[in-house]
Amino acid sequence: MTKAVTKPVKLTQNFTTKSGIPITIGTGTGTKWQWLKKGRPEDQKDTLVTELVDQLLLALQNGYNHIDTAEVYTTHPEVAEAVKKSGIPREDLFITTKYSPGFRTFQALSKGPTDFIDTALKELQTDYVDLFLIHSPFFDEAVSRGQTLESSWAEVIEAKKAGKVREIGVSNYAKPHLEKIFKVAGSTEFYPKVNQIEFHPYLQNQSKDIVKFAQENDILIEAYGPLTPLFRIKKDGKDVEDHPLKPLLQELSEKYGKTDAQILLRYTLQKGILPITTSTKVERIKQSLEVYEFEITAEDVAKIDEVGASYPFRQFFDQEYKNL
Ligand SMILES: NC(=O)C1=CN([C@@H]2O[C@H](COP(=O)(O)OP(=O)(O)OC[C@H]3O[C@@H](n4cnc5c(N)ncnc54)[C@H](OP(=O)(O)O)[C@@H]3O)[C@@H](O)[C@H]2O)C=CC1
Ligand SMILES: O=C1Nc2ccccc2C1=O
Repeated sequence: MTKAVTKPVKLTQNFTTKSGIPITIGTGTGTKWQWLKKGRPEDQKDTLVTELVDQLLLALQNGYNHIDTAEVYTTHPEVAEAVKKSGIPREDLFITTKYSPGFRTFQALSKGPTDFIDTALKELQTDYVDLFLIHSPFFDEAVSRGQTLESSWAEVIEAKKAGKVREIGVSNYAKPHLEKIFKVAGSTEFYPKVNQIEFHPYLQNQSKDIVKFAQENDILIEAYGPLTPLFRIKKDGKDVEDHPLKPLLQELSEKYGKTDAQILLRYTLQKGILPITTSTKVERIKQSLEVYEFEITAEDVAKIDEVGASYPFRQFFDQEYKNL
């Protein structure tokens, strides 16, 4: 028998909706949705992607209260529609969006966080977001429209002071990036409260020592791609079927009577990290919230750590992280 756990693990309890409800793991609107939206014909660009609205509604109706979106996903209208359709009061939900400083050859869409947040609030049909992130630290003269790591953080702080955002944070930041923005912040009041990064057993630190450093500085790590070991492992462009976590996940699934996805999400939570995940399937959505109802032993968490560390795999930002 596994022990019942009635409360979310520590760190994540510090984050609540405006009305004071602890936030659940997040449901994402990026990855496949951003490509799907961008790939649509010109004459459909202004119509809602109903599959995404439906997926978000399913998540909200089944207990998620935390939605992750971003400027580059172009999914704000779908989020607004799902929130409206759900009938859930805005203050009982936690909505994150992210400003993009551009990426590789992709130009920043807005002039900066100040410009972006006003557009985001209109598109999301709300007067505040719960969490405002900078999507990546990879500012570049060619694409960032004059913004830098420092100038953008100063603007994020202004958005918080203006009451447009409740919490502020970053995504894909390594320790040197965080140290730079601590200087801009001056006091811990304006330090980032969240760093959203790729995290799963095969990538336990997106950049050197980032999880420990963030947690020591009271920064919540959010994990995107937490289910990567289940379906994304490739080598030389080909799917790898027999990577080392497979038998361990099967063993733990049997031991705890949970799916391998639930084991991975619970493992993430027990590392003090909040997963951002997504599924179109109602069963998986329900199962993903059951991760608050069981606990993995410390020995099994250590086993996942050890086996995961034997097979490094990075899905996102591979070029950027070569030297970080
Ligand atoms: N800040 C950043 O730079 C980034 C942020 N993100 C954010 O994180 C969110 C989540 O990222 P993502 O990588 O999609 O997260 P996950 O690792 O949770 O992967 C989600 C995928 O897993 C599949 N899945 C769900 N349950 C299972 C299961 N039991 N077995 C097998 N497959 C399963 C889903 O497919 P199905 O629908 O069929 O269930 C879905 O396509 C994004 O939407 C985005 O909001 C993502 C990447 C980068
Ligand atoms: O959701 C996302 N999918 C991505 C793929 C590449 C870089 C960033 C992202 C996201 O934020």
